[in-house]
Amino acid sequence: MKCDIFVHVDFQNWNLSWVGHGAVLNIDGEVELDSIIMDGETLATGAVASVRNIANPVSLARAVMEKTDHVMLTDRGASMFAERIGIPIADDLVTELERKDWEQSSSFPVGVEKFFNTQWGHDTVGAVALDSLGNVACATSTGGIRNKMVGRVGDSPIIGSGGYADNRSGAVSCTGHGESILKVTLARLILFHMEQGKSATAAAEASLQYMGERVKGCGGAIVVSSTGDWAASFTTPCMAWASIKEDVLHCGLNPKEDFTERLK
Ligand SMILES: NC(=O)C[C@H](N)C(=O)O
Repeated sequence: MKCDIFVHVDFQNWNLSWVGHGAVLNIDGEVELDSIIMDGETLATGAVASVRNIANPVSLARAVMEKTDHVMLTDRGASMFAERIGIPIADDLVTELERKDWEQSSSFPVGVEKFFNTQWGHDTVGAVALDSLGNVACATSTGGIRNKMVGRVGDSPIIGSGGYADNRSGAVSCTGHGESILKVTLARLILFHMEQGKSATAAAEASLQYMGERVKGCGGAIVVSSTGDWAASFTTPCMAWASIKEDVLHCGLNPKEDFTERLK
């Protein structure tokens, strides 16, 4: 199957930091992960929020989509479900590196400042895809923002905020300040603009600008339309992203960067 895939990864130390192992810690020094996956053909969706002991929360989100009658499971219920279907329970997702960063960080607002107004943001991985039949899908996974309150759920697992996919328009995965993204339902807002005729880039830029003006939030999004138009846009200082379309790889980190390589 021919497939276009776009990925954003808004962290920088690829081998040091990840969404499960090495995710940012909450105020009590624990990992709590949020994740969503959505199928644009049927609007089937699975999400998990505040899960503590699952190394790959997006696999659990997918199981929620495929094996339950629900859209989202949280915390203890999500862990019980994981155990029941044989998804491995991880003992400890806290890394030494993240523990040190957490010890030196003082509060959630400082975390927000450091994540989204400097080059040190990390912790969210997202993907959107389009196949040759015009089916789109999205997935987003995150540890959130350092020093978040216990039980805080960000945008990532919330349908229409951290991600959305609909074959009638396209798929979006978002990153950035979760509380801002939630207030403007960023993923759905971007698709709304596309439904009104905007290109993927124009829709993402207009929506991110609106989020900046309306709630002073920074973020980024990767977008693919069901016709193959795509975008990677951000108002944070940087966002690592990559796309593959017709055997051409594009990637970038800083604003206006677009490195291109033919793969075959
Ligand atoms: N790095 C991120 O994208 C954080 C995520 N959006 C959250 O607020 O939970």
